[in-house]
Amino acid sequence: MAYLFTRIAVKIGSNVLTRKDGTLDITRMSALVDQVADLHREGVEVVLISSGAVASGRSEIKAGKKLDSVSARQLYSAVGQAKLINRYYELFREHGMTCGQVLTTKENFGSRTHYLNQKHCMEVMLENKVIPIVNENDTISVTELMFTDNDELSGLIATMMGMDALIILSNIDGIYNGNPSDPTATVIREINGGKEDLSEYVQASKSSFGRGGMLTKCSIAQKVADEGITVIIANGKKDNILVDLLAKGSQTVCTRFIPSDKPVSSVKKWIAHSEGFAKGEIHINRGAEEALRAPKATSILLVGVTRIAGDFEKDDIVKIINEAGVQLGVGCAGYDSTEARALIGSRDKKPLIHYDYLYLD
Ligand SMILES: Nc1ncnc2c1ncn2[C@@H]1O[C@H](COP(=O)(O)OP(=O)(O)O)[C@@H](O)[C@H]1O
Ligand SMILES: N[C@@H](CCC(=O)OP(=O)(O)O)C(=O)O
Repeated sequence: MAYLFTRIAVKIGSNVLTRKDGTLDITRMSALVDQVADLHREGVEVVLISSGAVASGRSEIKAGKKLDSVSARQLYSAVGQAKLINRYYELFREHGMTCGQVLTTKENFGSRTHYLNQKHCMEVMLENKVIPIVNENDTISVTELMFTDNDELSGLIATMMGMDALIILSNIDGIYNGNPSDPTATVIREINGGKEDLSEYVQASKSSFGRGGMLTKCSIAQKVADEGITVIIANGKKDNILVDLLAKGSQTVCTRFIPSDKPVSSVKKWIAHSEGFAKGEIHINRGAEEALRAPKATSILLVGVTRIAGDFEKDDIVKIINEAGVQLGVGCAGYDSTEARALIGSRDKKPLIHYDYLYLD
């Protein structure tokens, strides 16, 4: 069968994999594995980003005393992830296929070397017909350094792996143009990249086991679509949803973010998702801001820099801040912080941030 995409990232939310009482919904998991297996047999490369560790651990053990939120996350994810991956392994084995576990943390995307190392790990799995199943390593992640949720992680993986599409499966058909419980609200079928303001539709509420909610899904989806990747939000509880999305396209109910056709380099894609790893700040004056906002691609020169905050190494990610204290974007530093400070105001030096290593919000 001809499918619309040949390389996809599929993010499965906790709610898709759990029943109302919090137990793992094996029937649903099995149905999703069947679909991934069908696609895989037809030559579609799939990376799964699966939530559900905390939810499935919670239903497995009863803690002796009341746990604080960090202890609960660590305990439940340690048990739940083992249970989850074990189940996936058995389900794929029934199809004669092998899956492998990739547990990651935000820090593993922080430097270009770590980023490329992770990409290599998933490439080698795909080349060997192994289906990567990725989750955040909640057991050892430091709270302040965690991903907002697995939607953010799936966006990073989709861009890192150069996917044709990112499919975010949740417990709802897509983004509604109002409160989803309102009978007059309908699913928005198409969204044009990052240009539309969706905040008026999306409620802050989230489903019972989810972490980030629809708002994170929207902002991630817009960013990833702007990088040239189709993003689809669809209902993972619906039978045959994955195969339908790839085979029938727009006939299947979902929200589809239309990808930008402007090419974006792989370095820029990495930088675009790197704000959370920034090690310092580059403060620039008005003239430098005007140059950055001009249509022509412009580097940040030391002559337009007024202050350097924080300690960073060459090639670390830094935030770019204007005179009003507003963040304009992020970039990869061409000097370490000590050298950059010493050279503030200099002319005729290489740029502090070259435009190839610059991402403006
Ligand atoms: N406009 C909207 N359209 C669709 N869902 C919405 C909207 N506003 C808020 N939501 C909520 O977002 C939830 C999905 O996000 P989330 O709880 O993070 O799911 P997941 O666990 O799949 O990541 C839905 O169940 C719904 O309650
Ligand atoms: N790593 C966590 C994922 C938490 C999360 O992001 O959940 P969701 O919003 O349902 O995708 C887990 O496996 O429980």
